[in-house]
Amino acid sequence: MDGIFDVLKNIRWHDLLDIALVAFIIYRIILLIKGTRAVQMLLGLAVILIVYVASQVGGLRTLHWLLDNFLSSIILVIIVIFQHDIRRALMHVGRNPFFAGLSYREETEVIDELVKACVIMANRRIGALIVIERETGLKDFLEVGTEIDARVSSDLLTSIFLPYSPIHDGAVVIQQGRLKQAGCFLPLTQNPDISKNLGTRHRAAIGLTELVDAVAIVVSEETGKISIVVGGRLTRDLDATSLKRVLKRLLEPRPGGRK
Ligand SMILES: Nc1ncnc2c1ncn2[C@@H]1O[C@H](COP(=O)(O)OP(=O)(O)OP(=O)(O)O)[C@@H](O)[C@H]1O
Repeated sequence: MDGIFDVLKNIRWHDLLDIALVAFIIYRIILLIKGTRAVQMLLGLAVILIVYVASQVGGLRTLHWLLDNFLSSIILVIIVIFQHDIRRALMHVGRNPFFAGLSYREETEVIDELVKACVIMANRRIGALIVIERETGLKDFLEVGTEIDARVSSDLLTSIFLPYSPIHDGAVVIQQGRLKQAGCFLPLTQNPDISKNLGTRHRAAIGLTELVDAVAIVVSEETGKISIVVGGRLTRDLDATSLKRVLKRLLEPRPGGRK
């Protein structure tokens, strides 16, 4: 007990700051990887650590030597395993908010037009993939199709995705509230756990959002269902009301905000 009091007595304010910073970093890391495959990998590493300690206690020298060598390069292993998550975290530094420079009315209009377009396309069984950039720039992750730079309107979105439109294949990209590109090809997910029933349109939406914080909306040509994908997670079968609610939450329009 005295030992604890001695330690507490000798704590300086730098130590408290140190502990608070480390706690904050750990908290942010947990938030970042929560619900992703990184959690399973972290559990795998924890099991290896337990076996390592057990091998030392149990005197299993060869196993201990093997794990000792593996764990001595653990920093490299962590960087390789979590490269996507680390990249995502670092890219948050370069902020590029979706609605920068738009008034609240304009923000709401963009969401209304998106929802209207998705409902029209869903009813007509027109397949669509719409990517909305948030803080992380998408330049490095897409194969650019056709530059557009137009106001987001349901008519324009619907006509882009009509099957005979020359740019209906691929994704439309919305940046800072404007429709910037169409016909973009996105990286497909490599996640083996994704349902076999999901085709490449859905896989592209999942693949891109695993790498960046963008929001992807998918309208299925086959089923007419609307899905939203964020952080590699797909929420299916949204109606107009729930799509609008989710988009508002993810894109955060603020009443009485800018302008
Ligand atoms: N890498 C990609 N990036 C962007 N769009 C893609 C990509 N791969 C395929 N697509 C789009 O998906 C369309 C094919 O969709 P597919 O039927 O394979 O997927 P799906 O997920 O089953 O969608 P749906 O339910 O609409 O049929 C292509 O015509 C193309 O427009």
